[in-house]
Amino acid sequence: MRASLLQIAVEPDESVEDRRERAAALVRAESDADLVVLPELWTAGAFAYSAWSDAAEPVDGPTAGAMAAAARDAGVWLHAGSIVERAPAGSDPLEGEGRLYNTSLLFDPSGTLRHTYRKIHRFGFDTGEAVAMGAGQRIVAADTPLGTLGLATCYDLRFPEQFRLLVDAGAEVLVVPAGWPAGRREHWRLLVRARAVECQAYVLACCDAGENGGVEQAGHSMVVDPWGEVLAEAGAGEEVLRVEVDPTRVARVRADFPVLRDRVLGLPEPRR
Ligand SMILES: NC(=O)CCC(=O)C(=O)O
Repeated sequence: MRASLLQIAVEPDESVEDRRERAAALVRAESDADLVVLPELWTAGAFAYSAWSDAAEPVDGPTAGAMAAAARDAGVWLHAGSIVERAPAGSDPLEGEGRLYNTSLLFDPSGTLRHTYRKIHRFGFDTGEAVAMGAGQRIVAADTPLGTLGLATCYDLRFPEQFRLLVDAGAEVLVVPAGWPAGRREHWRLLVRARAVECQAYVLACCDAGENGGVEQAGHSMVVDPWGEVLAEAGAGEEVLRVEVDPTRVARVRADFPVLRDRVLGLPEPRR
C-alpha cells in the first residue's frame, strides 16, 4: 500500500476556502497513492479556538464535498484529517445535537464518505477543546481493501487503552491526524512509536506544520512499522511524506513475536 501524508500548515493569510482548494489539489496530485492522509483541524487550526464556531460544518458540508471530489478524482482512499463538526439535529443520541466535535472523515476512492470518527479525548484540561467540543463515544475501526484502519486523533495518542480496543477491533494500520505542539515534539515522536510497538501495527501519524492559535506545530509526521521502525519522518515545515507499507506484515509480526497473545485481561484489583 502506498501512503501519502500531507503535512500542511494553517497559513494566517489564507482563507478556509483557499486552504480547502489547496488541500484538494494536493490530494489530486497523489493519484499514485492508495491512501492519502491530512492532519487534524487543518481548516480552522487545531489551536485557533476562536475560529472554530465560524468554521464549523456538518459531515456533508463544504470540506467533505471538496474532499470527496478530490478522493474520486485521484482514485484514492482519503483520510481527510479532521474538521470542526457541528452535529445536526437528530444526531446520535449518545452524543449532542448542535455541539461541536473534532471529527475525522474517511472517503473511499469513489468519493463516498465511509466512516467518521469523533475524537474521544479532548485536549486542554479545563480550556480550549475540552470545553468547546463534545467527546466522541465510539471506537472506529474501518475495514477497507487496504486493511483495517484504526482511527484516532492527536491527544488520543496518550491513551493506550483506546489503541488496545482498536487492536481488539482488528486494526492493522492506525491513522492519527494531529495538531501537536512543537514544544512537546519529543512526546509525539515517542508516543507514535510506542503505539506501533505495543499494538504491533503500522502508525500513520500526520501532523500540522506552521503555527495556529499562537502555537507552533510539531510537524514531524511519521510512518512507523509494527516493529517500531520509523519508515519515514517529515521535518517541521510543509511536506508530503510518501511511503510504502505492507499491512499483511502485521499478522506476521504478531505471529513471530506473539506479545498480544500474552495479554492478561481482567487483572485483579491492586492490594493495598
Ligand atoms: N490537538 C491536540 O490534541 C493536542 C495534544 C497535545 O498537545 C498533547 O497531547 O500534548
